[in-house]
Amino acid sequence: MIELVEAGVEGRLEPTSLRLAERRVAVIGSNGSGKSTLARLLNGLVEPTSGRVLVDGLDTRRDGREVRRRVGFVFTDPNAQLVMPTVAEDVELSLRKTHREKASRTAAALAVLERFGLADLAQRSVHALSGGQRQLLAIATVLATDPAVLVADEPTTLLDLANTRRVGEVLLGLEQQLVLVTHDLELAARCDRALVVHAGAIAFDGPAATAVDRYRTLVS
Ligand SMILES: Nc1ncnc2c1ncn2[C@@H]1O[C@H](COP(=O)(O)OP(=O)(O)OP(=O)(O)O)[C@@H](O)[C@H]1O
Repeated sequence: MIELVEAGVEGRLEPTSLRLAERRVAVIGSNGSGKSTLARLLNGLVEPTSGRVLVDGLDTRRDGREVRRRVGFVFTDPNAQLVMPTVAEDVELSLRKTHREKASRTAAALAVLERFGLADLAQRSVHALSGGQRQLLAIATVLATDPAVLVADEPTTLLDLANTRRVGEVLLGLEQQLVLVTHDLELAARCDRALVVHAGAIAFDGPAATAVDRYRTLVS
């Protein structure tokens, strides 16, 4: 359970209180409205300048390491988190703490890649992947650490239509809780709840379809 208690970031997000318990929560809103700031508060990438953010009761400011173990973060640009020469090595890097032995790490990495339809690409250079494959790999490397929550900040923004759909299906089908920042209103509408962020504050919080309508009204 993620809870914001009057949590704000000066100049970027007004003090905000909410509890996120639904499996799939969308965050929508205009450029510069504060969506990324909100997303980054959830795993301590950004610390609140007022109030608190709690993950299962852990304070993101005080217990950052434990919070990041529970809340994985996927960036818009997968290149921000893929650092190893090959696909398999990138997943193995995520598994280094949970699988100390090389053989078990390699087997676990392959299992992760199979789950995402990337097993055939295990020995490829990350640079030889398509944008969609690279984003799926970035998601796979984060999920390999088995976080309870996945926060994804515009994960389909750089993708074409087919890959947007593919990555969207993977994300919406996750068993983990998902907090999805997106400009893709179709994807947002399929979530269980959506927050509309506007000028550094939550302008609407409720059913996703209603949120999408409100956002359209706000910008028209
Ligand atoms: N590191 C930072 N330091 C200071 N101000 C920042 C920083 N990052 C963002 N901001 C400002 O905070 C406000 C909210 O930015 P944020 O990135 O959260 O918006 P966003 O809704 O995610 O936008 P976009 O859709 O363009 O990604 C903006 O005015 C932005 O300029």
